[in-house]
Amino acid sequence: MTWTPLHAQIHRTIGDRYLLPPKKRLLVAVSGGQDSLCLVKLLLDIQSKWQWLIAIAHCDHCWREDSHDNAIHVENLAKTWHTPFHLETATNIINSEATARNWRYQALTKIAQVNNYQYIITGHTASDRAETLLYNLIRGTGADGLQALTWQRPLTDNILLVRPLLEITRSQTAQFCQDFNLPIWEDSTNENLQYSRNRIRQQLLPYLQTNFNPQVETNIAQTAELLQAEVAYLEEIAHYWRLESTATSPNPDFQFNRRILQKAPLAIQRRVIRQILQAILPTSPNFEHIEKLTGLITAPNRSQTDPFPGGAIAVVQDDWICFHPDQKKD
Ligand SMILES: Nc1ncnc2c1ncn2[C@@H]1O[C@H](COP(=O)(O)OP(=O)(O)OP(=O)(O)O)[C@@H](O)[C@H]1O
Repeated sequence: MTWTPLHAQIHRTIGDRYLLPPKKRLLVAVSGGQDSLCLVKLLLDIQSKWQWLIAIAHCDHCWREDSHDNAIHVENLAKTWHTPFHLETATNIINSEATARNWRYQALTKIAQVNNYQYIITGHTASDRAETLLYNLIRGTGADGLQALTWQRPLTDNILLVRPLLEITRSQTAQFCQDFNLPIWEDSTNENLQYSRNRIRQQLLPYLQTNFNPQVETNIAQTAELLQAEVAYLEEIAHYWRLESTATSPNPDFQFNRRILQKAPLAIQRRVIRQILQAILPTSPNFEHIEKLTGLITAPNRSQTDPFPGGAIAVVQDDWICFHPDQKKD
């Protein structure tokens, strides 16, 4: 086996960041594209050092003419590498990137649950991170959207999604595949410029590289890394304030003390409010929802909001902000 600087880097990253413990069963999500091929080759090459048991999973979305051939291609690679292979094939029609992604994570989780894998590994790179940050920035987001792709994310209580390639760029994975003659399956939908993701990848980032900074991808990915630590810290502080504000509440899910929150900085107030709304609303709270409820922290007694999604309204009752589910404003 040839040991390259990329092998050394991934081995070090996994150790330094405690991403994957030794002796675990790992399920590597392989699309057949350059990133996940690079990922699985690197992990297979270092697996003996970590005593992992590695399997490959592929999800066939059935949304391209060559989807089935793509799945067989990955299956054949798994055979060549003497690695267990798991396939999930979509039965319902998948017609958008978001539906595809949701179904894929469900499919991977199901394979992991049935076959007892606690870790699902994907080939997201620093380039994906830069794209995600730009994509979210353009759509409008707080720091949480800009932290773009974390190293680890729980999918269930005992299954963790891990992304070990977040410091490696797409040009590095392409070079690696070329060096090792890995047969990349080209995804034709990546060429479709109707998707804003693809325009960011193929037009915006190259423009920024040529006209602003050749290192723009890595630099934006590093910004995401810095923000990730800051977001984690702020979320922890906000959690503490949320507990404080509900500590003496007769109904902690629906009633919290605004006098306590008045002492918190605005950034923390907004985060506490978002945490509260996330627990109450049927959909993710947006900017307006958070601002509306944050406004009640300093509003006069008996102020109230318009209904939130699901119909609940919030009312100020002296020191408290109380949620009344399914009620319309008078
Ligand atoms: N069909 C597939 N089967 C198995 N794994 C896949 C498949 N498609 C993508 N993946 C995994 O997901 C990683 C990211 O893929 P890609 O960037 O195409 O998806 P994405 O939709 O942008 O991802 P996400 O929304 O999860 O950030 C790949 O490196 C691979 O590990």
